[in-house]
Amino acid sequence: MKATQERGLSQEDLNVICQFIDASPSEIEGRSEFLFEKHEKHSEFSDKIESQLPLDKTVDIVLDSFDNLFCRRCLVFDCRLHGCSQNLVFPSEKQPCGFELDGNKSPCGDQCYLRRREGFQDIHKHDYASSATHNMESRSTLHKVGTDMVSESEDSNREEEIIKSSISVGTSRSKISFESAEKHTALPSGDASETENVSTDMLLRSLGKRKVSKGPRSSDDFPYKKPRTLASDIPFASHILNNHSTSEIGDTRPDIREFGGNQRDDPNKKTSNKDSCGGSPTSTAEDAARNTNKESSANNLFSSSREHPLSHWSTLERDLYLKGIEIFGKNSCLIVRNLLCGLKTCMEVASYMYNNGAANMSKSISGDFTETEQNYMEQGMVVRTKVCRRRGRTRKHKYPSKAAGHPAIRKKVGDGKQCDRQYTPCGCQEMCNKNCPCVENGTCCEKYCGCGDGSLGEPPERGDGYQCGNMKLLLKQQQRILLGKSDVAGWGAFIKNPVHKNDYLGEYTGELISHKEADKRGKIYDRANSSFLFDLNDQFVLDAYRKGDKLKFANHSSSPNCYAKVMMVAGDHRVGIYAREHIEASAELFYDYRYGPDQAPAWARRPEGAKKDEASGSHRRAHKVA
Ligand SMILES: C[S@@+](CC[C@H](N)C(=O)[O-])C[C@H]1O[C@@H](n2cnc3c(N)ncnc32)[C@H](O)[C@@H]1O
Repeated sequence: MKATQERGLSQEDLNVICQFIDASPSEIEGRSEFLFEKHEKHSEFSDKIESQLPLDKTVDIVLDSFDNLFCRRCLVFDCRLHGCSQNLVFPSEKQPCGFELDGNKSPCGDQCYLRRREGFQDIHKHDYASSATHNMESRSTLHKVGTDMVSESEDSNREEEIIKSSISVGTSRSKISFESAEKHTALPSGDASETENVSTDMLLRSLGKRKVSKGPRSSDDFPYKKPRTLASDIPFASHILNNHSTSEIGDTRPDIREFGGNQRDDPNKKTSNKDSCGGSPTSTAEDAARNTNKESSANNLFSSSREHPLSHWSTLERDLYLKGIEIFGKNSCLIVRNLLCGLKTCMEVASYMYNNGAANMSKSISGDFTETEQNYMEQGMVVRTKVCRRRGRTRKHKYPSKAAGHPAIRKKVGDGKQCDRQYTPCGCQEMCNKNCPCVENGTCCEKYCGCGDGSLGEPPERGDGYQCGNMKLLLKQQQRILLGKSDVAGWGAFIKNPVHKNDYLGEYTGELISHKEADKRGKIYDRANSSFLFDLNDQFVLDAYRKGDKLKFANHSSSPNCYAKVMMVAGDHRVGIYAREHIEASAELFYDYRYGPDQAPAWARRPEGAKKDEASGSHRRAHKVA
């Protein structure tokens, strides 16, 4: 049995199709076979990929970091030019609310949805022109129309010139606009159907390549005999048999049903079109009308594509599609190029997006999804959150002080829970001693501690070797730090002069970012195996990747010669690096990054059985190489 028959396409069906398509039954049969075969290959391919994926990983997990690694400037992954310095976008921010038809884009290929839109634009312009003629007296309207038309005629925005240019340019497009405008004026304003017929005829004539039958243009009738061109992107038999008023298969140009047809469906549409161009009192109202117009046009654009049901998309394809939406927004060209290449065409994705995905998504991210898709999204979100938590290592510093601050940003940690952790000077009336709550809490005691006189002057030595680290941090009394090749990993930080135990060496500075942001950046840094994230507290993380001092190059050691301490300094939380012991000049500086147990990379893991605070000073000290 032939494949066509296996799929329920009988000889009778072929004969019926022949009546509408300029092809013989055998040609249609041949083409059907080809399409069925191709479709099967697609399914096999997707199934194959699906079975290759590790069972415990969803596409979402696999692709999780891809959105961060995708360069939005060069539109490639792992861009060497911009690397990590990308603006990171969160999924919720990535999804624009409306279906956007980007006017400046050029089609990504033969099967790009924009090919379909090219025709759509003609109609769109034509609509405006028509309305313009109706409302010749409305200057504001014509100005608006002019804007649209001038974009094509490159003329001024004066209405007379606009109209003239649309006549004199003489391209099929501008001609159509003008001719149809004339027809519109001649017609009684309420005769929408007649107007549509005229407009549609004009359009079809302007396209010039389509045979148009002279039959009635009711949606129940086949309006024309179609050319023989068939394409593969629309389910074949069902499409033809179920949608009698459909356009030719695979023809990317608009057809009557797409544009005119819907207008018939919605008798108010013309009025609203007219309104949008008819001198609404405020630009906001005009914009709104235009947007509505745009949306409904987009609706029209893909209304004939409801023939892409969910079942034609494999789970993998759907996963990839959803991931694509997350990464690229509603850009079918990019989604196909990067994620669905060879699986779906741009047109299919655009159609699916509008009919099944994006239209729903624009109403509500989760609210109006089909149950399956909503489940998927919810599941995806949970998975994503988990992944974020797992990845993006940051150093854990379990210091008592629990807020963050950064001198460059000077962000006060005054919001939320952290409020009560803000600096409140101790109640010491004279000199503070070791029992001062400031010393105990690691908060700044610049006011009364024995280190200073309250005027932020030089903190005097107390004679017992104790120095107020807070004060030094505040006064930026840091040691000379040198940058050199580390004996351990890449670059390292080295001390120029010898220092004593507990000496303040300098500050770890960087961008103050949220944990959410740090999770995203962390994924990228982990890939490069180089992270400058410093986990300050529950709220903030310091990222020294782009901004920071030389101390950011200090490497990790589980038996270090330094330690890091978060201090509250005049209401800001800052990280000081202190000597853990006496350090000789030119020694490389190390401190314990204090990764969480499940977060530590291999090089930061303690050997099993090693004590937590192993012999300080027993580690190999790398010295600066001249
Ligand atoms: C803050 S940077 C330190 C500077 C780094 N060496 C460089 O050249 O940029 C931290 C990164 O250095 C590397 N690193 C730090 N300590 C290390 C160690 N003990 N062993 C191996 N790599 C280390 C890791 O790649 C880590 O992500």
